[in-house]
Amino acid sequence: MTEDKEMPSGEALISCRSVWKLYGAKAGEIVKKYGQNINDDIINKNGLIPAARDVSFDVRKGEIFVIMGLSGSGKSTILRCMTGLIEPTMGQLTVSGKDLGTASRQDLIGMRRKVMGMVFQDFALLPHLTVLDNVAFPLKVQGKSRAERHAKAREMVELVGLEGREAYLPHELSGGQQQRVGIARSLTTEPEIWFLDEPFSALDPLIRAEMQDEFLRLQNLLQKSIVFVTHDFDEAIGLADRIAIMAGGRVVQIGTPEELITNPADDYVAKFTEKVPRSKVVSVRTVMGPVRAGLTGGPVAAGALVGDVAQQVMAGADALPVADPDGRIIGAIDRASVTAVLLNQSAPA
Ligand SMILES: Nc1ncnc2c1ncn2[C@@H]1O[C@H](COP(=O)(O)OP(=O)(O)OP(=O)(O)O)[C@@H](O)[C@H]1O
Repeated sequence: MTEDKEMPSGEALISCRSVWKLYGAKAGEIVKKYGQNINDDIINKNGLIPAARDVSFDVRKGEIFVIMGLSGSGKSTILRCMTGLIEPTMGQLTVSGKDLGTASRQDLIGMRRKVMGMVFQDFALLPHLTVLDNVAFPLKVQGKSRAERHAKAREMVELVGLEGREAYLPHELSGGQQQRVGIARSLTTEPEIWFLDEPFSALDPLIRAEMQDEFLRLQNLLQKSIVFVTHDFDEAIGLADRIAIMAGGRVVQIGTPEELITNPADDYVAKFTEKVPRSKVVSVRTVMGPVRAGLTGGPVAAGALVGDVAQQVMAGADALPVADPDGRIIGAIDRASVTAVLLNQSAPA
């Protein structure tokens, strides 16, 4: 995230309301009988598998919304419901103004081709096509001319830093490069919403970190609305504007990385957050004190991370002024609060 980035707070581009996905022979019959009054008892007695249970959230325009949870927690199920690949058993999903429950199959296919871009863990490249033709493929499906799709594909190949490799086949590329192709391909149609399902999980840690930086660079440039699925909490806090934590098909908590870490909803969430260095997620705004007389130096940005300004505060006077995005002085940050964050203690009340 960029320093002092303001949270997108506006319009919901995706709205997920009380979405359930139940597997099992009797799922349809049980849902007809009980509707939203279904409970664990009924689910267990009838041998149903609750892949998603009463999931509700909004994804806002321009945000990176990360769905995080352990294996089997329901992340892919919800993602597939949002992309219309599977149908929820109950609940309502609206994507870019369209109710997926009433959309025709043709509508859904059209949305996946034009409104949504998708990146998968296994890259899903076509092995016999060159980099350029892989990237151009969604435009071929849209019926665009060869000249038009190649021009756009070249632009995308350059965007992800693969110029010079247009004629390579997928097997001639490293894993990281293959995923760059996957990313370029998902962007050729200029989708409104970008879905990424564990896109970096198959990569080794160094390449993975590089790809995460690359992803943020692209997002700064393109400002997409993004749904990103991962089982890695560190990845989630590094990328997300907001995170939904899932367990057993339920959303346990939704919040900014800072909210989850400073105020976990339960022990399950706390367990993920306990090893995260607070200085990488706690903002100056959270730990600053009131404006006081005699402040000199700085100012530091209220939205900056404590870790990024620690050196400046430690080297300065006892306290530095804190400014909001308009440059107004709204508080002061002192060495004691910075030290507390660096030592991973809770923020002073
Ligand atoms: N077609 C299916 N039939 C029966 N059960 C299913 C089906 N698809 C998913 N499930 C079950 O639903 C639960 C959630 O699965 P889902 O794939 O959404 O989890 P996930 O969080 O994406 O896991 P992973 O990180 O391993 O991909 C799991 O218990 C899974 O076994």
